[in-house]
This record gives sequence, structure tokens and C-alpha cells, in this order.
Amino acid sequence: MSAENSSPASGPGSGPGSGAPGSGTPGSGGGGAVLSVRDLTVTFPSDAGPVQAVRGVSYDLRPGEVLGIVGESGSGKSVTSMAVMGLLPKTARTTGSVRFRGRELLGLAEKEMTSVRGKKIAMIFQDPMTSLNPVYKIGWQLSEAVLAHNDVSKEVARKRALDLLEIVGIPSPDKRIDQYPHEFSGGMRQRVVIAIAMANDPDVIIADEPTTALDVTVQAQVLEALRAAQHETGAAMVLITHDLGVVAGQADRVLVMYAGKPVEIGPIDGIYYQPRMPYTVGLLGSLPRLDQRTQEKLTPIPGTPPSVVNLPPGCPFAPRCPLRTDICLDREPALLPVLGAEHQAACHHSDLLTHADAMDIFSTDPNAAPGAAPTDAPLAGGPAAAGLGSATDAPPLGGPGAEASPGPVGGPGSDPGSTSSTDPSTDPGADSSAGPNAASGAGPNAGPGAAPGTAPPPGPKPDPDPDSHPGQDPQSGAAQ
Ligand SMILES: Nc1ncnc2c1ncn2[C@@H]1O[C@H](COP(=O)(O)OP(=O)(O)OP(=O)(O)O)[C@@H](O)[C@H]1O
Repeated sequence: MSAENSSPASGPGSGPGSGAPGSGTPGSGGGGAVLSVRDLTVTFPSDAGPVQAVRGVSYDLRPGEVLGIVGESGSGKSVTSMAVMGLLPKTARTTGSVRFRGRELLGLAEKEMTSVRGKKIAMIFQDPMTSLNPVYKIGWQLSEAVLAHNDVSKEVARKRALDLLEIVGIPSPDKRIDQYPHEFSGGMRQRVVIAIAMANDPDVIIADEPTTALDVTVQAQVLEALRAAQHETGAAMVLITHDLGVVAGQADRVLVMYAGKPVEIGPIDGIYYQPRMPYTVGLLGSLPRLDQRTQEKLTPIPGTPPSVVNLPPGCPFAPRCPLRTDICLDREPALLPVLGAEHQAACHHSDLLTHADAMDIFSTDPNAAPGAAPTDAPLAGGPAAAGLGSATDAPPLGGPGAEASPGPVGGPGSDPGSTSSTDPSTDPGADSSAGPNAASGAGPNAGPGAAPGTAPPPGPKPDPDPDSHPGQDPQSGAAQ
């Protein structure tokens, strides 16, 4: 661990607050978890004062499960994972505990951490070229990953490389294995990175925004490859994203972060259908839904996240929260059970959120004085019962997002089979000169109904595209 002044806790369950949110066993220290994070804090020095990037993150990752970590840019998702991997810069000050199968990782010497990284815990970054070396062939790079942790011959490593390429859906792997990264499209490169992550059968895969840089149609293919990797290795996975739509079809549980802290954690159904923190409600309200044919507009969350330098007291979400009252400005709420021990939220008013939706909450004036929000009436009765006015009458909150329709249904790419990227002759990603972002032009939420960014909540995952299945890569023709 490269962090300065790391002070790992003496052991899991050793101190107050050691019960991880969502572990279901407060105080137990994450027994049975493959990865246990406790009270993790990360602070960076800056001219303006300490940057409190991570302010007390705890979670347990159970064997084989997928934990989605979601939150806006700057909420501390990546720094949390970089701390787990021991990849923070030396200036970072880290406290807390990160245990992999009971072994403390914080403070581990770099040499020891190297034996964990890649072998036990693998990481997938947003930009595949962060992981791939442009001057080496794909097969060489995959073989090196195998050889780094296994005493096998080069022939065996190459055979494993071929198998891995096949698992992640690279067509004609016997030809592709001898090509360079620039001969692959962005989505295919990311699948190669997933193959490298799988190379040593890790127990944990951390995927940090693995689809964000990709065209929406390619995102589904990469998510499919991630599922294949997880199925093949049985690894538990931390899936980091700013997009609740991406985790909908992937995760078992979701941890929502805001201003460096978990503000809600729970099983995926609970988070999607019974959120108890206004920020989560707001995230869901800004997500296009394919499972609801309503005319309601998307509801953006007004305002921006706070700076994590010199945070004022109180709930960091309070300035954006129409439900705020005086207590919200005075005291930061603790993460507490709301629907059983598994589902926890950090909100003084979580009991007001029964069956609330984003329109109920965010259609009020975000600049209303503190305390103007409902005081004691649950929102369960709908907007009228909560005194918030009619959702359909509510004026848009402003900003282009307020006018966005749940567009994916009618979007140009709503017929998955009709997307241009399935046509080898038109797929920009298939062009050997295409960079990872070559096919992008649409944001994760912008386009086709088949795209993961517009996925419906949990339930049977729609087949994004027959062409998205590993082994049937639509990009293969042109790029070979
Ligand atoms: N090396 C660093 N030095 C100083 N501050 C940093 C450093 N790395 C990250 N930060 C700050 O820490 C905070 C959390 O950053 P982090 O990258 O974890 O956010 P994130 O939720 O992953 O956002 P994104 O989705 O944009 O990556 C941000 O305010 C960021 O500016």
C-alpha cells in the first residue's frame, strides 16, 4: 500500500462501526466475505485544504456476488477502489481496513500487494488502453498475464489466452490473438481487458466504469463479456458506475455514494423499488424507464455535488434536497437500517420516503427555505398527500434534462437489430483506426433502448441484441 500514514484497524469487527452496511451482520466484521472494507477514509492534501475523497466507506463483498457502486462524478467511487487495490498516489492518507479473505491489505508492502493484484483481485479500468500496451500483440499480453502468476509453459499460456478470448466473445480468436490493440475496436479492446482480468481466476474483479467510454450499442456487449467472466471465474465483482441503468441488469446489491460516503446500500430490488434516501430517488428519477409507458418527464436532481474540501456540517445532500429541515443542516445522518438490516440509508427523513418517487420530491422548489419541505406526512399518499402539488402539474426544474422524454423507447436505436454498429461495413468501432471513443456520440443514457444505460430495473434482462453474444461479434467482419 502506497498510502502515507495508513493505519489499518486492528481487525475486522475490532471497533465501533465495524459492521459493514448491508452486511446483515452489524458488528460481525464481514465473516464469510471475500472482501471487507471498514471505515475507509482517503484524504489528499491540496492548497485549498484536505480533500476528503472518501469519508468512511464500509462494505462486505460476498463470494460470487456483484456489488454495484453508483454515484455522481467526484463521489469517491474510484478512490475507494484504488485504495483497495493499493494504487493511490503516495500523497494519499488512508485509514480504515481493507481485508481480502481476512488478510489486511492496507499497509502491505508493494511486493506483497503485487501478488494480490491480478491474481486475487483484478481491476478493469474505463479506458482499455490504460491496461493494454499498444506495441505488443494481444496474445502476448494475455500470455504475460497468465505467466505472471503461474508456472506454466508459453504454449500452455497461449492456449489459455485463446480460451479467454473465446470466453469474452472475440470472434476468430486464433487470428485475433496475433493482432495489435489498434486493430481492435473500443468494445473489443475492453473485452480483451476483461479476458486479462480473468486470466488468473481472481476471487474479486473490480470494474471501474467499464462501459462509460463506449458507444451504447457496444456497452451491452461488454456487459455480456463481464457476465461471462464472472460466470467462468465465479469471482465476486464490484461494478463502479455513475449509471443506475448499468447496474440494473448486473448487480445483486447496490451501494450509493455521495460526497465520499455511502448514503444508501441494499439489495437491488430494495434500492430500485423502495429507495429511502432522496439522492437515490433522484438518481432513479433521472433514469429513462423502459418498463413504464408513462408520459412523465425525467426529473433531474437540481444543483451539483459539494466540494469535498471543507465540507460544511450536516447532510452533504441537504443543499439539493427539497426535504431538508434544520436537522439536515446541523447533523450528518448515519447509515441506519431502514428495511431490515440489509437495506440501510443515511437520511433524517427516510421514513417520509415510503413509495415516494422523484417527481414527488424534486418537483418542489429546490431553493425553498430549509424546513419548507414536508414535516411529518409520509409521501406514500402521493404528491397531493404530501402537499407537493400534482406531479403532472409541476413545472420542469430547468435544464435540458428536464425536458427529456423517456426517449429510449422511440430512439433511433430502439430496434437493436437496426443499429449501424451491427453492420460491419458501417461500424466505426470495427475500423482499425478507431479509438475507444470512436463510436461514441451518445451519452450512456442518450440512445437506444437496448443500451445498458437505459436498462429497466431488475428482472429478466432484455436480450440487448443477438449480435451482442460472445462469439457473434457484429464487428468481426470488417475488422478481421
Ligand atoms: N490524486 C488526487 N489528488 C487530489 N484529489 C483527488 C485525487 N484523486 C481523486 N481526487 C479527488 O477525490 C474525489 C473523489 O474522486 P473519485 O475519482 O473517486 O470520484 P468518482 O466518484 O470515481 O468520480 P468519476 O466518476 O468522475 O471518476 C474528487 O473530488 C477528486 O477530485
